Amino acid sequence: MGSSDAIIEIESVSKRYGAIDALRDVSLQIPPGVTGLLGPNGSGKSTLIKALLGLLHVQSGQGRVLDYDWPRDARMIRDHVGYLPEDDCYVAGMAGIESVALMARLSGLSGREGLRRSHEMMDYCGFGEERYRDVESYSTGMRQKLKFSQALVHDPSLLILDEPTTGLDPDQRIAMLRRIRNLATEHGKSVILSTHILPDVRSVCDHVVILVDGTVRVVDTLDNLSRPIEPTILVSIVGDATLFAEQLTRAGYTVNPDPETNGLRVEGIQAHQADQLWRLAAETNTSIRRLEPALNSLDQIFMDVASGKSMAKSDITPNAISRGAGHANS
Ligand SMILES: Nc1ncnc2c1ncn2[C@@H]1O[C@H](COP(=O)(O)OP(=O)(O)OP(=O)(O)O)[C@@H](O)[C@H]1O
Repeated sequence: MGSSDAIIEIESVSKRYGAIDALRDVSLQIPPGVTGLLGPNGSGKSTLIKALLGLLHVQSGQGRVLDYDWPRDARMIRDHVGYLPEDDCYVAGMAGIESVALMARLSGLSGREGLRRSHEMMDYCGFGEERYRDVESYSTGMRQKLKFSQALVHDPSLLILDEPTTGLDPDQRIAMLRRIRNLATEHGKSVILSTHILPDVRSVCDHVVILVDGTVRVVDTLDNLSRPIEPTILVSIVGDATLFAEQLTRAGYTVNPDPETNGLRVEGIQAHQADQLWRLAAETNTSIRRLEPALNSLDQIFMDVASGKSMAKSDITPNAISRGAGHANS
């Protein structure tokens, strides 16, 4: 296996449940930072996470997680990874603070240090006096924050979060995403975020991995994935969009409506050529309200990949960060 600064580097991982191939010869490198792990239901995300943590046995595969041999050193890996599972995991009858402190003890911290860290993490997650309440009385949002505190309590360098924003109200969701980003930028943590909520990926992730049917279909930076094939500018206007679009087409540009913003996507134009747009707008008595480089929609990328449509050439660049990038490794 080649040397790199990847936090996870695995090769030829296969996992079968009876007749079901949940992971098919997966090879993957994940760099430091925040990585979104995406895929349709049943694509193998949870299986991959559990395999990386040594929580299930794989039929084949080897590699490294952080500085540890995988799967041989699974116990050491678990000591250095914080895991937020999708399902609730608490012992009934315990208060929130006790649940976090228990996780600290299980991770090897002393009672005193574990309790100190537990309070610190619950403070970080916005818990007040409710930390002393029985976890069974917690709302979904509080349970997510509890799991987050538990995942963080032993100060792991890598966090694996399985659907951490599910069930959160909009304010709580924003707060959770801020915490995730903050852990990466201010505390040097790496994060793997498994989610179906694509705007969450857009707002916090540096990299994206897309699994489909147990194979890795995409590994790339969000920036690369978001960059359109042709330089494209998104224009929001005040006035008659039809007239303006016709003028742009006559001038040789490809113009498409942008459903997300109700603006126009003008293809084949670089940002520094935008003065042409102002001129054409003036000719059609249209006012430009906003101009910005257009990005590929993550929803579209995801749908294309999930439906087996091959990605456009420039969607996967030569800088793709994994040898698995851009092709199914089935
Ligand atoms: N314990 C199990 N026994 C048998 N089959 C399983 C088991 N766990 C998962 N599978 C199957 O393995 C495949 C991958 O499942 P997995 O839960 O890893 O997908 P996922 O991408 O996490 O799905 P979701 O987004 O719905 O959580 C699916 O076909 C699933 O039905």
